[in-house]
Amino acid sequence: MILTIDIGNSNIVFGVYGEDRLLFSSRVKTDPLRTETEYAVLLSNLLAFHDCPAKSLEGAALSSVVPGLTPVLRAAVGLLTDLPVLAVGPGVKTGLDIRIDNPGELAGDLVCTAVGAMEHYPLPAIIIDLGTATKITVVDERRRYIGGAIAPGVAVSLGALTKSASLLPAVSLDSKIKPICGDTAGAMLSGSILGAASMLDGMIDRFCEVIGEAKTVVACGGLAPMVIPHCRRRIILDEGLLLSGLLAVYRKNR
Ligand SMILES: Nc1ncnc2c1ncn2[C@@H]1O[C@H](COP(=O)(O)OP(=O)(O)O)[C@@H](O)[C@H]1O
Ligand SMILES: CC(C)(COP(=O)(O)O)[C@@H](O)C(=O)NCCC(=O)O
Ligand SMILES: [K+]
Repeated sequence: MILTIDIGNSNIVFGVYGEDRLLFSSRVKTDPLRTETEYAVLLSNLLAFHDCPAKSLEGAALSSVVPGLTPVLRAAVGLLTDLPVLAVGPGVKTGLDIRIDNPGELAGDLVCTAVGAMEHYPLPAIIIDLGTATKITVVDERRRYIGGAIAPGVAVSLGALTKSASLLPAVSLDSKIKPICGDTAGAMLSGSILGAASMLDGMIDRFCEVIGEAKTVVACGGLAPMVIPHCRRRIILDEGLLLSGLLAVYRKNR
């Protein structure tokens, strides 16, 4: 079994694969102040909860966009097993031809979702990751990662709106949404969720004007199930995309 860890700005996702099958995945809040011991206890509990003893793990890989937590999670895994942990970064084989101004700047999450799309879907692919930030990226038909767009995430922008406007309440994201709303909270949800869905439809059109018709448009990230169903474009929802890409990177470097 292979342990995969995706350290995002809001959440850390732990996943365990047996062969190609994701046996389980669990999302926990990212807390930069937690120690390696705390993360080790948390991980150990998750493994026990899913009947997966640490000694049955044969490998581990992580992707991180929070550099301060990378050594902490690596050390946490080290407290449970003596397996080395592969961290996605410069020097790691991905199979992607990274064609951007400064390839070293490309974060692990963007590498992993691109590899996941390249391994599992026809190219060219447009990849959407709705997390803390909304990322829209492209892998072309020659397996080249050619860049993309980064926008404020849906929850981040809703939070910023609440903070910046005295009369606007905090609203929680939920799925009952219509475009024209007579109440403030509903109107904010319409603007945030239908606004994000429309933005994605529009960005996909613009991306396709550059790359030609995409053979795949695939979405992942904690907020994808809330937004993607409202898009008019056909978009595949693949919540395991990042971890499946991370697993593929792990295998290429074994
Ligand atoms: N049910 C929910 N209600 C509100 N916000 C949510 C919900 N689920 C996830 N989020 C938000 O989704 C974002 C996290 O998505 P995720 O893909 O886990 O992010 P990251 O990979 O950046 O850590 C955060 O902005 C978080 O507040
Ligand atoms: C854009 C991001 C902040 C997104 O983070 P996330 O939403 O996954 O928490 C992250 O991928 C990042 O810090 N990227 C570095 C810049 C880049 O890759 O171009
Ligand atoms: K992520």
